[in-house]
This record gives sequence, structure tokens and C-alpha cells, in this order.
Amino acid sequence: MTAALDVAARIEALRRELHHHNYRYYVLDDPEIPDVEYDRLFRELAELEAAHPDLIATDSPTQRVGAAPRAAFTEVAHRVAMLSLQNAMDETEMRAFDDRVRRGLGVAAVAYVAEPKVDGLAISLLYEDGSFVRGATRGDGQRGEDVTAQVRTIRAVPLRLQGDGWPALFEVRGEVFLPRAAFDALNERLRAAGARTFKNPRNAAAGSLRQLDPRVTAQRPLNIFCYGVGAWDGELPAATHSDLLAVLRGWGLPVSPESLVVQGVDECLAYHRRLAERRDDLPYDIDGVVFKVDDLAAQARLGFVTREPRWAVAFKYPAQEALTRILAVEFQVGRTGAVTPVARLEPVAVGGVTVANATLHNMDEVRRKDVHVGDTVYVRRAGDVIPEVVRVLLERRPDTAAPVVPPTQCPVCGSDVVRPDGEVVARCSGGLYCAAQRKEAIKHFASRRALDIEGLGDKLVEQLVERGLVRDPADLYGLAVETLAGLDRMGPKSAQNLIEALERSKETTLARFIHGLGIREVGEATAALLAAHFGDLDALLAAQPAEIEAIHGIGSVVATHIVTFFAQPHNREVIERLREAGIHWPRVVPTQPTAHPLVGLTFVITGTLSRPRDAIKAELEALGAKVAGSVSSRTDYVIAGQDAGSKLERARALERPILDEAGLAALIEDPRAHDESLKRPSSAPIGD
Ligand SMILES: NC(=O)c1ccc[n+]([C@@H]2O[C@H](COP(=O)([O-])OP(=O)(O)OC[C@H]3O[C@@H](n4cnc5c(N)ncnc54)[C@H](O)[C@@H]3O)[C@@H](O)[C@H]2O)c1
Ligand SMILES: [Zn+2]
Repeated sequence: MTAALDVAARIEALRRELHHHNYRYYVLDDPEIPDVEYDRLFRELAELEAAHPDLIATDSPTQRVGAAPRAAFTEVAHRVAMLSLQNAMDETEMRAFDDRVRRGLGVAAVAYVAEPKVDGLAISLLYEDGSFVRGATRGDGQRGEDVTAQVRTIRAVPLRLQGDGWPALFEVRGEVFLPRAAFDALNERLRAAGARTFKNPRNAAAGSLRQLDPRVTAQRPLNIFCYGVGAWDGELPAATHSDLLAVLRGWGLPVSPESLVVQGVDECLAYHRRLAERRDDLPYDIDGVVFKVDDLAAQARLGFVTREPRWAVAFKYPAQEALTRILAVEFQVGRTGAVTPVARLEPVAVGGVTVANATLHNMDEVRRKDVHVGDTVYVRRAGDVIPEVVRVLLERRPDTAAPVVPPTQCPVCGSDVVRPDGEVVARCSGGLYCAAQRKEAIKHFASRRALDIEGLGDKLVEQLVERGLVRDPADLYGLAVETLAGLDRMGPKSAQNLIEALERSKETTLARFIHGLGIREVGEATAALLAAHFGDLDALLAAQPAEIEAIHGIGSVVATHIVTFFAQPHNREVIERLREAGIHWPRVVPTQPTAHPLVGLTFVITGTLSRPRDAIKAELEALGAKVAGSVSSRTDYVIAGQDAGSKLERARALERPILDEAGLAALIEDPRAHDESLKRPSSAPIGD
């Protein structure tokens, strides 16, 4: 007695739950749980109902299709019901389907049409005298939503048919879908706008088509494949489903290029396997292959059960979405120091592979999705992209769930992690030392505009780091000829050349050295300003943020980057070792507030430069110079960019010194050059 009551209660609970999920899925296009979870509940209900037929109710989710139309749309009554499909989850179930079909028809083998089951939503297109007149969603199978205006925005739907021979009135059915790339782009836009994103392309297609404002639909590049017909005036112009598809194609209706006639169940299985291999490469999501009895007369003999035809089956692929638990959130350090959260998952099968990690992008994303360690999450993996945590199931959060705490220290090297205001990405500040950033740091240090180590190309740096010969830029100066000569594509000669280039690079300038350290956002110009201001490295190492920020042309964010960089003990160690290796530079006379190197000099700026003229003007004024609007005999320097016109001509006529941007950087870096140039007669202009 209690057992029977328990069953009835369980059936009731399952129905309530499934109704709720149907509403989220079909009406809101925003499912709470992945399909596999839904299917599990659905199967449990179907089994209980099969064992207790007296408890079946006509409003049970097992007896119906989809959900009733939304009241906001005009309702459309389907002349021929739009049904669902029976499923086969594996080879055994696929063979069982074929057995039922053969027994039903009393034949030894059956020809089927194979069609990819594109993951979108079913649509009915009504044509009258060759013109598109109405589009409708499936709804609950009997009544759908009138989406004519929305369907008109889909370019692939012909508003007027080609050729001839169509009946006065007929209905074609197909699947509207959103290609995966368009789905990614759409979610990106929604995320940027702070709006709710779609879980997958299917929900995005349904949500886009079921927009009350067709202008919104028009912005989403929906597509369609037609796979069948509904109401039809008169005789069908074909005896088989494959011929019918050919007729539709001839009228200009898009049919999947993958559809194919296959003979018997073994060819069905082979087709299913072949398409599985290409699943990730298709530009749209598919969740299986639909096999349909090709002979239309045979289809009619087989007929229907409650919610699905007996002559078709959806042979499913492994689901691309699943539920699992977050065991931990770890932080990975990228090549350029970006620190990214990664979820370690209880391993789960998604899209045919076992997934144990999923990206969480950045801390903003972690907060937006409210991810806690211990949470049950909805993960998705489609195409060849990294699996993603789509959503947290808050109702399944355990009491022990812990918020994600971003690290303050780099998990690789222990340096401080910083995240400047307004930036999304947190970064490790141990650029010179951090193992995750090694290759990039050394490549930059050796580059032409930094220490200019000739012959030390990217490939060679990679080799040196991968073989453990070099861990930071200072290690370069301890390399021996014999070690280098043993590397790929290196001989004794090139090894010797590299050693000599390393030797030459030791004689550099302070600005190049600062630039070579690879401090975030410190490029050549900023390095030159720092060198000019501080004069020597120790003064810079001891500088407070306020002093750096006071230098014209350097903002607070960059000042923070500089101070944080020099505050890392590991970075300092590398700098010390570089100095011990013998790297040196000519002393720079530091800029004193009272003795700016350019005090009293007048500049004129003309032409197009790499930075706004105002920025250069501000920089010059900070160094004590005046910037004038026109060239005269009292002009000390003319800074000329691209396409300079009359001012440049006048400077030449007056024989004033002309500098390009590099010349200006050199002057700021080493103001003594100015004294030199002033000693020269001003009749020797710099530049051409
Ligand atoms: N996650 C949730 O909360 C939730 C809720 C409700 C339903 N669902 C999911 O929806 C599915 C059930 O929905 P359904 O009844 O629409 O069935 P279905 O999607 O499994 O199969 C029927 C549909 O397949 C589509 N289709 C694609 N290609 C086709 C082709 N070549 N020929 C014929 N049809 C083709 C049509 O739209 C058709 O309506 C299940 O996978 C279920 O998990 C999920
Ligand atoms: Zn680090």
C-alpha cells in the first residue's frame, strides 16, 4: 500500500519537475540542467508509468511534445501535428529500432535516409502559390507560435520558390539553427553588455527566433535545413523521402548536404561513426543522426505512437553538456604572466571525451557566475574548444562550498600578483624570473631595441630554455662556446659569434637596459624618461611611486608597475647578476628639478608622429624645454614626423637642427648629446 503511494508521489514529483524544466527549456530558452539530466528524469518517469499504466495521465510530460505557445505570439494550429523522435542511445538500441521496422513491414532489409540531427528548433514553413506565407514553431505539437516576421529575416529561407510543380498550398519542415561561431560571437556581445548569455547554440537559436521584435532576430545569422513536409494539397511528387528532399532542394529550399540513402542497419551504424569523426569540425552543433525509412508508403504503414513516428529514430551522440562538481580552482600563469583560474572537475564524459578541467577565464567571470569550490556545475564542450563552466546549480551548493580566493602570490614563482584598476587580467610581477614567463622575458631582453644580442633569435631562446641551460637573462652571460656549439642548427662558428655578441651587448645604455627588463607597459620612450630622470639604476630602484608619477609622461598605473616590479626580490637578484656579469652603461647626468637638461631650449613639432603632439610637448616641457608654434632663428630643434610641410622647409632654410622621434629619444636619454650638437655650428642640420 505504502509502496503504491510512494510510486504515485514519485510520479507526481517527476512530472512537476519535468514541467518546470520544459518551461525553462521551451518557453524561456534557458534550461537549468543539461539534457542528460533531463533525460534521466524523463526515463525514470516513463519506466514508472510503464509499470503502472493506471497512473498515466494525458498531461504527463511523457504524453506530449514541447510546451504550449507563449501568449505574446499569435497561436497557429498545425494541420498535421509536429512530433518528436524516438531515441537510440547505442548500437543495441539502434539495432532494436531496425528490428521493429523490419518486423512491422515484414521485410529483410530496409533503405533509410540518414540526416544529421542539427541542434536547433523545429520550424514549419507554409507556402501558398510558391510564396512563403507563414512560419510557425512546433509549440506543443498541436499549436505553435506564429513567427512569420522572424522567419522572413533568415536569408536561407526562400520567400519565393524556384522552378515549378509545387502544389497551391504545402508545408515544409526543418530545423532552424545558429552556427557555432555566430553563437560564440553573440554570447561575447551579450556578456560585454552585461546581459544574460545563452547556454548553447540550440537555446540561442530558439531565443533568437522567438523574439517579439523581428529586428532582433535579423541581427542573428540563423540558418535552416529542411528535412520533411507537413500538410500537402494533392499528391506528393515523390515515392521516397530521398526523392522528396531532392524536389525540395530543386525549389530552392536548403537541405543538408550530408543527407544520404543507406542500406540496412550496418550502413546506418557506419554513417553514424563517420559523421562522429567530423562532429567537431562541422560549423554547427549536431546531437545525433536521424534515420528515416526511405519508402513513403512504408512510412504510412508504420504510422505513429503518441509523440513520435515509428519510422524514424534519432541515434544520439554523446552529450556535449554535463553536470559535475568543482574539486578545486587552481591558477595558471601564462607566457606573459596572466594568471587565469582553472576549475579542476570531478572527471565527467562530455562530447565523447573525459573532461577534468574547465576554463573560468578570469576572476570577474568567477564572480559573475558565482563559482564556489564544491559547487555542482553545468559544463559544455563543443568543437575543439576548451570545456567551459556554463553555470552553477545554486540549489545544489553544499554547506561546505568555499568561495574562490585569487592568489596574491604567483603559484609558479612566488612574486606578487597584481591587477591594476580597470583591468580584467591579474598578472605575475616576477617577469624576469618567473618560469612561466621565461621565454618571453629572454626574447625581449635580447631584442634589437633592448640589449640587441645579435644572433640570439626566438628559436634559439626556446631551445636554451627547454634544455634548462638558461632560466633568466643573466644566465645568458654564463654560456660557454662548447655548450652553444652542441645545440641544433649551431656550429662552432655561430657559437663563437654569439659569445662575441653577448660580450658586445654588455656595453649598453641605461635606457636600453630598463627597456630590456620587460616591465609591463614600460616601452622605449618611458625607459628613456626614467633613465633621464634618475640618471642611474640605484636611484630608480629606490624610487617611490610618487616620484615616478611626478615625471611627465608617466601615469600612476605605469608607476605602480615599475615599483611592483623592482619590489620583487627575484627580479632584483637577476638585475644584480646582470650587473655582476659586467653589463654597464655611460653615466647619465640626472635631470634635476633646477637643472633640466633641456632648460632654455625651444622646440617646434611638425608632421605626423607615433604619439599625439601634445604628449610629446608635455614630455619636452617636463624636461624644461619650451615648445613653440613656428620656426625661427631662435628654434633649437625641429621634431619632424611624416609628411611635415612648410615648417620643415623653413627649418631647412634657417638651417635649424632637425630630429626624428628616435633622435629625440636619444637626446632625452643622453642630454650631453645636446651640448655636443650645440657646439657644432648650427649650419649642420641633423636629418636630411
Ligand atoms: N535541459 C532541459 O531542461 C530540457 C528540457 C526539455 C527538453 N530537453 C531536451 O530536449 C530533447 C527532447 O526534445 P524534443 O522532443 O524536441 O526531441 P528531440 O530534439 O530529441 O528530437 C526531435 C526534434 O529533432 C529535430 N530534428 C533535427 N534534425 C532533424 C531531422 N533531420 N529530421 C527530423 N527532426 C529533426 C526536430 O526539431 C525535432 O523536433 C531532449 O534531448 C531533452 O533532453 C531538455
Ligand atoms: Zn610568476
